[in-house]
Amino acid sequence: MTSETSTPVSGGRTVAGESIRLEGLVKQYRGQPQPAVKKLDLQIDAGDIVAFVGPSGCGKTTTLKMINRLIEPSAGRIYIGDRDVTTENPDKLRQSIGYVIQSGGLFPHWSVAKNVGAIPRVLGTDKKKIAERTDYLLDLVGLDPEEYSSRLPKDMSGGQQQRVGVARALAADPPVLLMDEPFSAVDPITRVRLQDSLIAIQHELAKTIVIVTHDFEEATKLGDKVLILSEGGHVEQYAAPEEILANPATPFVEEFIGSGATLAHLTLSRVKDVEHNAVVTARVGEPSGEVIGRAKAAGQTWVVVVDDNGRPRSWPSLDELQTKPQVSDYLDRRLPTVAQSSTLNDALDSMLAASQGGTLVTDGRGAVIGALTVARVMDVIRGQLADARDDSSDTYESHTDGAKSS
Ligand SMILES: Nc1ncnc2c1ncn2[C@@H]1O[C@H](COP(=O)(O)OP(=O)(O)OP(=O)(O)O)[C@@H](O)[C@H]1O
Repeated sequence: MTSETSTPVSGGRTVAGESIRLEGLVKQYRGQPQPAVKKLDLQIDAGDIVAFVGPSGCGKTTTLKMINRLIEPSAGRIYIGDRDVTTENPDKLRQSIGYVIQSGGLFPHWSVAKNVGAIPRVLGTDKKKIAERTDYLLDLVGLDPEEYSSRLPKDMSGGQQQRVGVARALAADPPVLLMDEPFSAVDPITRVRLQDSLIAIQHELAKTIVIVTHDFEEATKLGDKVLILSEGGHVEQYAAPEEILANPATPFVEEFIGSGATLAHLTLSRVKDVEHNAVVTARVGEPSGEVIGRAKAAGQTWVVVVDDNGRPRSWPSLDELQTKPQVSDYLDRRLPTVAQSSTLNDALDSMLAASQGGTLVTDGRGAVIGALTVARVMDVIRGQLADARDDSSDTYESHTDGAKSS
């Protein structure tokens, strides 16, 4: 079970996910005057992340829960791949669809490993395979299996519990993952890390992921496509984030994304698009003199101490290193880090939260690959604002041209 089931698709990418098709989907709750979802048609391509956004009560969660039939549709059909699952046994259906909810939804008296292995156990998978799969998934979501397998959820942070929730949802290797406001109950910095983990996981597994969020910025960051709904599950726009920002389809969308649409473009700029500074790394126990020599040769005034997996633990200055004969084992819990998939906004947030003028950049598994300074980010933002101003004056000119010719 450690290998992923996968179907090659066009474009050279191997996708393990399956498409989702909703046809004429309706939900009329009993006793309600209007249907919560009036008649929804939607095609979600295999391997995409699609984010549902819209004002409270527009039918996001109802729609999501109809996909795994936690809520039964009043009318319409649901297809996963070519399978019509509208009348399939709902328990069987839910075993093939991962589901993550806001607060993790872990069984509190079960260890992490027991929580992650819950569905494979029901499916009769053998113990050794479950253990291997659990280790693989914990590592994938950024938790060291040795440290966390036997922990109880109450002895973990909200963000860590949510990582276990994602590992559990992936345990039976489902082609589809549904997530209902999965990151809304954690602090902003943890949320950014969880979002980046999800992007890295998706990069590795290529599932089809549907995520409900009330945060448009989160939707644009995570979604290959964003579905903007208004009351009654009405589709206002379903498109790539760039397209929504550039061409809001309706006045509703324009109002929903707000007047900060130009600034919202900044949330589309990723750390990976900006050149990083190189860093010098050191291991715990290395002679400080050697590390200092290496750093000086590279023109650095500080180094990053990393663990065996290259994940950063601290970033002492050369002066600090000088005080001990060997590099000491200290874990700086406030170390600012961002992933390559993080937005420039995320990068600024992480620097501000740590009161630092820079942040470390990590790869999909959390290993440090460079550093980004506030000056570099500000340069990029300044450039983008200047471009945006040029664009808006172009638009203004074309409007006035149009007025002259009419
Ligand atoms: N079990 C229910 N019985 C009756 N009405 C319901 C039920 N669940 C939801 N509704 C109603 O259906 C509509 C859509 O609700 P839904 O929870 O899908 O919206 P949402 O967009 O996810 O909202 P939020 O962002 O607030 O979570 C709302 O008017 C809600 O009051």
